[in-house]
Amino acid sequence: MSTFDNPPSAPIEWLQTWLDEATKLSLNEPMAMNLATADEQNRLSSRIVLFKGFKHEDICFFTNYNSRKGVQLEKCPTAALCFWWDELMRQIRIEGVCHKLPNEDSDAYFASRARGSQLGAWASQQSQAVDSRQTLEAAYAEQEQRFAQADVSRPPHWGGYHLSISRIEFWQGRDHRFHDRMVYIRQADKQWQHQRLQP
Ligand SMILES: Cc1cc2nc3c(=O)[nH]c(=O)nc-3n(C[C@H](O)[C@H](O)[C@H](O)COP(=O)(O)O)c2cc1C
Ligand code: PXP
Repeated sequence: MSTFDNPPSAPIEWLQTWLDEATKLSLNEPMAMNLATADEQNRLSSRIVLFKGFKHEDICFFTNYNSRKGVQLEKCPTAALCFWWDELMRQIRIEGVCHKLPNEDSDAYFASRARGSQLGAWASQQSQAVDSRQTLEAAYAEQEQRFAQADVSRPPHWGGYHLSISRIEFWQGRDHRFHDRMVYIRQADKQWQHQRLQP
């Protein structure tokens, strides 16, 4: 029997199962998810970020807090995420509110990154204009020199967010565009209510 015929009362285990199944496929970036944010005039923008695990039941990702998305999240913390796995014909849509992770969590994740990516986080003023690739390379070389004898510390403007899920939809592609959909909505008392949706 499909999970859609016997849905769990809460969605997190189901989400974890689909993430695990996507990871097993040896895709290039199985944890890539689209992140949509809005500015103060409700203009939307979206881009791909990587899912980096859960904080309790919240979804974590990491970025530059001064980036375009970071500036938007500061003013408007509601955001939407979307995973799509072609090979599984599966989509997961998530809506919720983002908060910055505690510094200790960002420190721990930053310390686990490749050294080159750590240096890049210092060298890049993400989302700002730059006149040439050479300018970027020079900024990177400067950071290489600066940290030549040391571990690379986390830039204060680089860290994580956790998105607290208010709505999540599981979508399984089926023949004739007659897909399976199940949405979970968090109620005021924190309990989940789920409903099957028409394709
Ligand atoms: C597969 C993939 C994964 C990415 N993961 C991240 C990520 O985890 N964090 C991040 O800041 N940017 C990531 N990026 C780059 C973003 O898509 C984006 O270019 C960058 O964050 C700047 O977005 P912004 O100007 O809207 O803030 C990724 C891009 C791709 C294609
Ligand atoms: C600019 C940027 N930041 C962060 C990431 C997340 O990757 P990681 O933390 O695994 O290096 C990516 C992945 O493409 C990225 O492009």
